[in-house]
Amino acid sequence: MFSSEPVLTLDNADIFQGQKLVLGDVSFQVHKGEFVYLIGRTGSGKSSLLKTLYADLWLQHGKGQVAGFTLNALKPRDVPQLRRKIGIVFQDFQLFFDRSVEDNLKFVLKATGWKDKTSMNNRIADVLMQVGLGTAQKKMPHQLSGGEQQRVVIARAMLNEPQILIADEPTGNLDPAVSDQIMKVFQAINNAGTAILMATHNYDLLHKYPARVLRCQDGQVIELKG
Ligand SMILES: Nc1ncnc2c1ncn2[C@@H]1O[C@H](COP(=O)(O)OP(=O)(O)OP(=O)(O)O)[C@@H](O)[C@H]1O
Repeated sequence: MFSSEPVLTLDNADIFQGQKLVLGDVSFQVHKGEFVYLIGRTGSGKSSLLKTLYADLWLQHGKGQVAGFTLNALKPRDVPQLRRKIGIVFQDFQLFFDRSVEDNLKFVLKATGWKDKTSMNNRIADVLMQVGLGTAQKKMPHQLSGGEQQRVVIARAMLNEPQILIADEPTGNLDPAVSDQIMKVFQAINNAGTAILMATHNYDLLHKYPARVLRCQDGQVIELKG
């Protein structure tokens, strides 16, 4: 089980897109090592909520804490540090297609302050192993399947050992067998202690890999009782 330490707390938070209130009075916590699904219809506010957590949208009303950062008091200069403490995985892979897997990962390490070559190589080997791609280091993204590319994206999100992984429709473009592989990778990461908050439309996954569920509905976030 997970410890009682929250890695994410929202307290009466209002989530806006521009002037539009998307979700009002949102309060919930995610604890260290927890796995939480975020569900809801198209346009219900899942992506807006996740964007607020990694400061792509500012939290203007209410309080929020993520990985030790206070969202409601965040300065633009804090954003890169915040994003180092959370791993972010999107539906679109966003890998550099003109660079090898290794160079894609090295780019992020260098951008986040890593300098020592051996440490970087070791960390890259570790995260690729973690997602079951131990031999893909020198490959170019186009030589990998969609599922493998998504696993590289997950490996990239794990580089700086985030306390929480935030995933927005990570299996959205993938067929069921490949989605299963991705879920197994998430489960392994989660079992090793990283909290995961995952927005999905894929209700099959909820049945197959049961966990806590939050639903965006009618401008609110509701806890579904299991
Ligand atoms: N960049 C934007 N500017 C203005 N409004 C936006 C923007 N992005 C989303 N919205 C609006 O905010 C609301 C919530 O959208 P959001 O993308 O968060 O929903 P979602 O639940 O993630 O949907 P989906 O499942 O389709 O990804 C919608 O009404 C949408 O039209």
